[in-house]
Amino acid sequence: MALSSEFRLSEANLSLAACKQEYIIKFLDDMSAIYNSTEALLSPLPVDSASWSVGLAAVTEASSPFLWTLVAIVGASLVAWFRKPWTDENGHKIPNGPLGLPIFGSFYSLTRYPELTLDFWAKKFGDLYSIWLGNQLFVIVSDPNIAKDLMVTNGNVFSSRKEMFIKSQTVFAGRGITATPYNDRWRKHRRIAATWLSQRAVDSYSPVLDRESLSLVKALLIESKGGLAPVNPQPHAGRCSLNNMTTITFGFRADSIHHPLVGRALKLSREFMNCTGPMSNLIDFIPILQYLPTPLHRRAKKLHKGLVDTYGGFIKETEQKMKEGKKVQDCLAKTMIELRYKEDLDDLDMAILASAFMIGGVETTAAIMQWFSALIPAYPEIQKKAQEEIDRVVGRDRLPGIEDEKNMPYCHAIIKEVERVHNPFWLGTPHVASEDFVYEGKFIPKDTVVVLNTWTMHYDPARHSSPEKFDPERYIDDPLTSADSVNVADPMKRDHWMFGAGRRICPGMIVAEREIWLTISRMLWAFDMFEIPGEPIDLKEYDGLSGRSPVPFRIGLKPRHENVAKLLEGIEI
Ligand code: HEM
Repeated sequence: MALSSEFRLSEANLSLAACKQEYIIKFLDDMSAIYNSTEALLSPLPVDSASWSVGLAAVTEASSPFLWTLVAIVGASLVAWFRKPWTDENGHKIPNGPLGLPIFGSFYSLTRYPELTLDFWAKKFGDLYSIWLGNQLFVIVSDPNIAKDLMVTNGNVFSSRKEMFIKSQTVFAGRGITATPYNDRWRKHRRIAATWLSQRAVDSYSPVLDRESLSLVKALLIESKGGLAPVNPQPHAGRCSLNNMTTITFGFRADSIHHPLVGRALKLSREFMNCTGPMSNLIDFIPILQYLPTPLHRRAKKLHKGLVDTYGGFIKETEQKMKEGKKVQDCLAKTMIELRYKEDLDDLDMAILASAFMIGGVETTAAIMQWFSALIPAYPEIQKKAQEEIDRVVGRDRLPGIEDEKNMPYCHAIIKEVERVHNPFWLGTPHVASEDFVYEGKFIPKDTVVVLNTWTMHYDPARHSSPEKFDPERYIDDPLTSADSVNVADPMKRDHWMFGAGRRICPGMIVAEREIWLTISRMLWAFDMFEIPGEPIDLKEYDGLSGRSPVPFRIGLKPRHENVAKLLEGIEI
């Protein structure tokens, strides 16, 4: 039997608190390991030569690469410890915040569930506070008004990105719209991306989104065998998002979840999510580590190669076809090849821009479909209400379409509520201050990384009453799409902050929202979704470091009426 919504979420919070406690204990363990190994190194060595060499060997043997790394870090970071100025020439101080450890700063408090730690500190230090990770100062923004003041009103200052060693310098090799600083290269890539992500562009390829959502529902219908066979919706959601993006980017699609491209592309996206969290890599903040042959650096180089070989390879194939005069479907790759000389794009530019589409546009929308599928079986009353709306507005003789959304406020609200409760990127993609700035008496030095703390904003009781409750009703009077909601004058009235803010806001919002609407409204039209007895769904744990999706789960999907199979009859998977 399904649990009540309040119970499930408060239970989730309790467990999150327990997890947090576990991580605090782990943090203390890690710290004592560091102190113990340091103690071993500093303890006096024996004086006579025999015992000296024995002692040295013992220390060397006892010293893991980690210990030597630590020594290197300590030396080099003494310099870094004299971090940036804490006060400007007028005496304005950087925002208050946890001091953290020497060298590491607050890194060890943010290794897992960083959003919960940031929320904890927001309650302690306020809506604008600072933390250090290595030699990098971060300012954490936990209030919609401050987010708007900094990222929108002062977008000329707060629209750059830090060139992270792993993500920007290694995986994207200095290219890539998501990671480049606020410069002409970024402007060029954003302009090219917009030709495929603008409202007009999305209208032009909506038949692709329509077809992929039908294909998703059909695949679920077949696999669920009338509700008798449990289904893991994750690969299906992944393939749907992937096919939308491969069609837009390269002009082709995969016809099954077993197609080799599905596994390869989803693996690349997952590896990207696991390698490039905005606060998860110490190597990004302790420069000396960047000279060492660390496993993470090797992984990042391999990932770069995987992206260039896979997506750069597709671009080369497209270019070859164009040279041979063969017909090539309109897509981002074709646009880039046509603009190559005018926009001065080299092979790496094209491969990495295409990779940004495949990474930014696949795990994200798929994560929302997955969180929806994981959540909704626990709320039969919410499903029932949505299905009443569907039957009233759409009926059973056709599936919901794009034009129906404005007449279906409850289904529209369900999606916004899933996005509020399960933002796949709680820390978004941080911005960087490109010059010194003073905000309400607080000093934000040039090169400070600015993070939107969307967890605190999404769970703020001043904005969302009983925020821990999954309750679509809170959005029932909000007819705006998220892409429109970013423009509301009062930031407290914006629906949520899942797509970021300011000049770097997600340019894929329109396609993402349309894709999510088509898949979720059609799943609600087609199926009663239910939990499998004895297989509770874990909503607390998640996969990924920078992007979050639920850990694997299975649900039951029972067709609601005969027309489901009938209307999907001619649809190819
Ligand atoms: C649910 C779906 C999605 C979510 C939650 C999401 C979230 C985000 C966020 C938080 C950012 C950073 C915004 C900021 O800096 O303030 C971003 C940037 C970006 N997103 Fe999305 N995104 C989604 C879908 C898409 C799709 C479908 C595409 C299509 C290609 C896309 C392409 C991009 C690109 C290219 C950027 C970099 C923008 C820049 O730095 O100028 N995203 N996204």
